[in-house]
Amino acid sequence: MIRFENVSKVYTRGARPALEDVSVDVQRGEFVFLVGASGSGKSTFLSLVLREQRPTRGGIYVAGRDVARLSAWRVPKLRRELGVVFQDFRLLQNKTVYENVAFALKVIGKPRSAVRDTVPEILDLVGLSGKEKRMPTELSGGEQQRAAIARAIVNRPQILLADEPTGNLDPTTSLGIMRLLDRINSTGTTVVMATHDDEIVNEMRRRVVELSDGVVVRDEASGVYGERESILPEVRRSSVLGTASGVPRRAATGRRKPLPVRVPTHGEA
Ligand SMILES: Nc1ncnc2c1ncn2[C@@H]1O[C@H](COP(=O)(O)OP(=O)(O)OP(=O)(O)O)[C@@H](O)[C@H]1O
Repeated sequence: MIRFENVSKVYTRGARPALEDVSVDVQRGEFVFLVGASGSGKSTFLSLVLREQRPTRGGIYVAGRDVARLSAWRVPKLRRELGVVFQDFRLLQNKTVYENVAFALKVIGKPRSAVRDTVPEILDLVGLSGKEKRMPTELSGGEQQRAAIARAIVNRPQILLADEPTGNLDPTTSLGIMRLLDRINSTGTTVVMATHDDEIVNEMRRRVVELSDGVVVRDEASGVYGERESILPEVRRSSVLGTASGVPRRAATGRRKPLPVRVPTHGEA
């Protein structure tokens, strides 16, 4: 679904490459965490998928398209296959929740009847039924992210890219957002999520691709955030998805307050 073949990206000639000889193959339906220190190249990776940037070297294939060579007029079509969510939500502040989501359909020319049918369905899916008329400022951070996710998926993209989607949210709210992304993934959408959230990565146990100074230093099928396998042996993916292993989050390191084992329903975040 997304293939990088020996991709390098140099923004400024003479500077260290933001990505160097990166080869990654993401299959349809996978959920992949992109981790690494600040400046390691995660956002660059996502912006290359979106064709906001072109690679300096190498091949990039997204949803069957050769993105590095794609002509400019074909880029909008590529982007219809991609939903994107960001740390800072990026909702249109002068539009209601409903209008924010509807806008994504209107700009691609969907008929009014399709908008009327689809928007309530998607708002229900993300747990925002009843909040259609709220303005973004009248929503909690978690609700704003749910609205942003609704907008990103209303078009039924094949791929959802998420750049630090829980970066502005507290741990409990983040968990609700991760349950939602997991549900979207389980319907077949490929998800690639750049994150610094070690708790979430450790508990989800999905594929982890780690970048360091633009180089892939780790690619594990069911990985953790860092090399801490030995101190988190008991944490299993089930705990984040609500089947409750009974293990408090972060029990081993105690850096953040443990989360309640009960996972909030989608309306609570
Ligand atoms: N538009 C740009 N022009 C020049 N250099 C850039 C540009 N965007 C990113 N870089 C550089 O490329 C490198 C990788 O940055 P990138 O934003 O991809 O990292 P990141 O892992 O997403 O970081 P963060 O976690 O802080 O968001 C950094 O050294 C950064 O300074």
